[in-house]
Amino acid sequence: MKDSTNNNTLLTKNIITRLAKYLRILKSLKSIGLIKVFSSNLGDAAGIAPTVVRKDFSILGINGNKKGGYIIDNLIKQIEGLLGIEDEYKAIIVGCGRIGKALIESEELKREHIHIIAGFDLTPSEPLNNVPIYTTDKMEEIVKKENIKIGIISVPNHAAIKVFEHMREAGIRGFLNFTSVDIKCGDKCPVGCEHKCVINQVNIGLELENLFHLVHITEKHPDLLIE
Ligand SMILES: NC(=O)c1ccc[n+]([C@@H]2O[C@H](COP(=O)([O-])OP(=O)(O)OC[C@H]3O[C@@H](n4cnc5c(N)ncnc54)[C@H](O)[C@@H]3O)[C@@H](O)[C@H]2O)c1
Repeated sequence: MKDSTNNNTLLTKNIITRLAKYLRILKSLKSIGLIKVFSSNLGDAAGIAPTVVRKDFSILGINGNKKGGYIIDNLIKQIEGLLGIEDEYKAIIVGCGRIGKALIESEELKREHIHIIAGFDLTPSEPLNNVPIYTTDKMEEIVKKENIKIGIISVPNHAAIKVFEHMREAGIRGFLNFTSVDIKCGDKCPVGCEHKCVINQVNIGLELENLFHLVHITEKHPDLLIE
């Protein structure tokens, strides 16, 4: 991805994730009345070294002043300009079983302004938390009508690829995949794909496994760990 700011630096997924993290922190600092922030404050709150924070901001063309820090409003404006922040993020969920239902019922998502517009499953059911649950044949219609680009896949593994393809045809471009199927964009995707889909995988098992390994290494080989 080409940086749309003031130089030719390439943005990585990690930088984009960090910028979203900074944005949340900046908004909460602003809400308590702060006007300026230092890279060390932001770094502490985000669990990131201040040098990394400064480097990320220099990518945006924002050069802070070591003594004066950064103006919070300016940072918010620049980051929002780059990330394309909206008032409300609309998404659909395909597969309204245990995971799908839990997400539809999540108050946390609502607080994050993530609005699940509809759920889809093999059979229709009563609305959940005022979110309608349709059969999948209604997907194109709803996705187009509501101009939805983001979709969550929470179907059994065997249905993952077909569901992904159906969602892509309907117009979904960003996927949060809960199945353990490693979904790629297939033949239509040379690097991303002609549609430029982004697929993020959620794997709680892998996260837990990593945690076990990290705890083991922290206890048994702490000398091998670097910050
Ligand atoms: N990512 C993780 O860490 C994690 C953790 C647990 C489960 N999972 C995976 O998440 C997925 C969902 O888990 P769950 O416990 O909610 O399953 P579930 O069986 O409770 O629900 C799956 C739902 O998908 C629906 N479905 C099946 N085929 C469909 C299709 N073709 N189109 C639309 N809907 C369809 C079913 O009717 C059901 O309502 C599974 O693949 C599971 O392996 C992931």
